[in-house]
Amino acid sequence: MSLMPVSEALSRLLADAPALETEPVALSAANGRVLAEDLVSTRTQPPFAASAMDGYAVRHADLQGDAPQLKVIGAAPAGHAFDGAIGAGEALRIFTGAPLPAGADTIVIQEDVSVDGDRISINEIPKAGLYVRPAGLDFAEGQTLIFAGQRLCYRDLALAAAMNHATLPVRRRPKVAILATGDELVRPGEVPAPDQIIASNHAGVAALVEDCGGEALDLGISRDDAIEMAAHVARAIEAEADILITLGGASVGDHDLVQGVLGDAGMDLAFWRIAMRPGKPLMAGHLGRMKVLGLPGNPVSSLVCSLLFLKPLLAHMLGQKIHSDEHVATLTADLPENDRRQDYVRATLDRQSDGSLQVAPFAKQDSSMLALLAQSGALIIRPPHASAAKAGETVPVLVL
Ligand SMILES: Nc1nc2c(c(=O)[nH]1)N[C@H]1C(S)=C(S)[C@@H](COP(=O)(O)OP(=O)(O)OC[C@H]3O[C@@H](n4cnc5c(N)ncnc54)[C@H](O)[C@@H]3O)O[C@H]1N2
Ligand code: MOO
Repeated sequence: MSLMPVSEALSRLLADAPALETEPVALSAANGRVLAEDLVSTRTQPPFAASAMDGYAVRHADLQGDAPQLKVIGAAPAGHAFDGAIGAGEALRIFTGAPLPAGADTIVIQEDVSVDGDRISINEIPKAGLYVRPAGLDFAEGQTLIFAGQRLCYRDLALAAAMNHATLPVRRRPKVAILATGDELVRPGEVPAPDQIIASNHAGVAALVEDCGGEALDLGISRDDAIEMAAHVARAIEAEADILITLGGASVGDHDLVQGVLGDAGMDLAFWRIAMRPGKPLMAGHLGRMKVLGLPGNPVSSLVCSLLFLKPLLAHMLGQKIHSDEHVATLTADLPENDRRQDYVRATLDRQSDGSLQVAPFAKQDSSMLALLAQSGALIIRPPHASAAKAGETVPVLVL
C-alpha cells in the first residue's frame, strides 16, 4: 500500500483552496477577524502640533535669565485651538492635547510656574521644544499601518480607529462543520454504556478552528450507519460549510463507512493515507465547493492532523502566510530508527538558560493517549527512514 508524503498531501490540499471572499465589518465586530486588504491611514496623527502636558505654551527665546516672567494672553483646552499667535513676552495657558498656538515652540508644565494674576514666572527653564508633539508624530496620512493577513487584535483595532476606519475589510470566516462518527461515542456530560467512550475529538478540533479564526459548526455524532451519516453530510452542505471534518471511520474496518458515504454523495477524493504517524488514514476531497477532511478517529491522530493540515488550510483560506512552528531541540533520550511514516513524537520541551531547547520524548506513543498530548510541549519530527538518534543530538520539533 503506497502512502503519500506529508508535504505532498499538504501542497495538494492548499492548491485548490482559494482565499475566501472579503466582507466589510464594523470596527466593533472586527476583533479576531483577518484583514483582507492593507489598511492605509486617512489621517495624520496628531493632525497638528499639540501639547503633551498641562501648562503654558511659550517661546523658548523668551526664557532668559532667572525666573523669567510672561503675560498669559488666553487659554486653549483640548478641542479648542487658540485663535491667534503669541508674541514676545507672552504665554498661553494650554492643556494636554490642545493645538500649540502659532508663535510658541515649547511647553512649560504648570508645576514649574508661579502664577500672579495674568503673569507667570517660570521657575524651571525647559529645553526648547519640550512637551510638544509634532504633527504626524504617530503616523501620517497615506501610511500603510496594518497589513492584509493580520489577525486583528485590540492594538490593531485601536490603531484602525485612530486612522478613522469605522469599517474594515476582512475575510469571511471559514465555516467548519465537524461530524464525529461511531457507535461507541457519546457526548461529553452524557453517561456512556459500558462499551462506550466520550467523544473528545470534536472539542479539540472545534477549539483549533476557533483559534485559527474559523467558525465551528457542531454536527454531533453519527452512528456507524450509512443512511444516518449521509443525512449529517447533507446538513453540512445545507449549512454551506466551507469545510466538512469527519472524525473516525477513516480506516479500513467493516464499520469505517465515511469514505463510502461521501463517495455516494459525490465527493471527489483528492488523497487518502499519508506516510505519517499518527494520522495515516487521513483523507481529503471535495463535495461541490465544500472541502472534506476525513480525520482518523484516534484522538491524538485527529488533533495532530488538525495541526498539520487543518490549521494551514484555514490560514490559506483566510489569505494568511503560513508560518512554520518548526525549531530544533536537543534530545534527552535515544530514539530508534524510523520506518516509512513521518513520526510526530510527543515530548516535553524545556528552554535552557542559554536559550536552547531540550526535548524529552514520552516512552509511550499510542495515538489514543490524549493526556500525554496535553502534557506535550512539542512534537519531535522523525522523517521517514530517519536513522536512530542519540541523546544529545539535535532534532527538528514542532513547538505546540
Ligand atoms: N487493519 C487496520 N486497522 C487500522 C489501521 C490500518 O491501517 N489497518 N489504521 C489504524 C490507524 S493508524 C488509525 S489512526 C485508526 C483510525 O481509524 P478510524 O479513522 O477508522 O477511526 P475509528 O476506527 O472510528 O476510531 C479509532 C479509535 O478512535 C476512537 N474515536 C473515534 N472517534 C472518536 C472521537 N470523536 N472522540 C474520541 N475517540 C474517538 C475510537 O473509539 C477508536 O478507539 O485505525 C487503525 N486501525
Ligand atoms: O495514524 Mo494512527 O494515527 O497511527 O493511530
